[in-house]
Amino acid sequence: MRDFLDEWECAQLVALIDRDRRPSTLADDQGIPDFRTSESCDLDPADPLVASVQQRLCDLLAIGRAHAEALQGQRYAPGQEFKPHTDSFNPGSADYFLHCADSGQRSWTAMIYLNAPEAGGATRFKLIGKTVMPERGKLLIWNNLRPDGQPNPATLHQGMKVRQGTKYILTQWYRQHPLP
Ligand SMILES: O=C(O)CCC(=O)C(=O)O
Ligand SMILES: [Fe+2]
Repeated sequence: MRDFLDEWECAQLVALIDRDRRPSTLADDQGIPDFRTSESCDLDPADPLVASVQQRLCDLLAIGRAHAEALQGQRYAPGQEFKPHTDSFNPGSADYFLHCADSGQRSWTAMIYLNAPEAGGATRFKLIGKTVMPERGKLLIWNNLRPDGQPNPATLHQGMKVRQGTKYILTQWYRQHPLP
């Protein structure tokens, strides 16, 4: 969906990310080096713009606010990337129960591009042959789960290396059940 956020909103959110960014972490580390080399931050849910974006996404997806994790900002400099992964937690991983015991799996992902880098930085779903180009304000949503609640391996995706310029995105992950 194009123009989910306007130019002013994108600029404000980029400034918030630049203020708070730190090296990105992984919720479900599989031990692959340089897996997510970007910087990120959790945005303050008390910030009026952050709260408004989260509410508009919940309204669009018809998902309750309690299912939404913190809205995350992410910044990629040239050469930075997020290697192929699924946003759902791997049922075989060491931390699976830690992450999923209370609120279940990650269900939907809503991702918003806050700008378009000069080169690179597309989001690629390699198993279904789809590549999405960053465009300022564009929203991309997908369901990480099959109808039976199991992870859908076809959602495997990556944030490809930025080649020139800087890429800024927001990521909103939802859970099957309300968060505490
Ligand atoms: O940067 C991208 O295009 C993808 C980001 C991503 O996969 C995520 O935040 O889960
Ligand atoms: Fe992802």
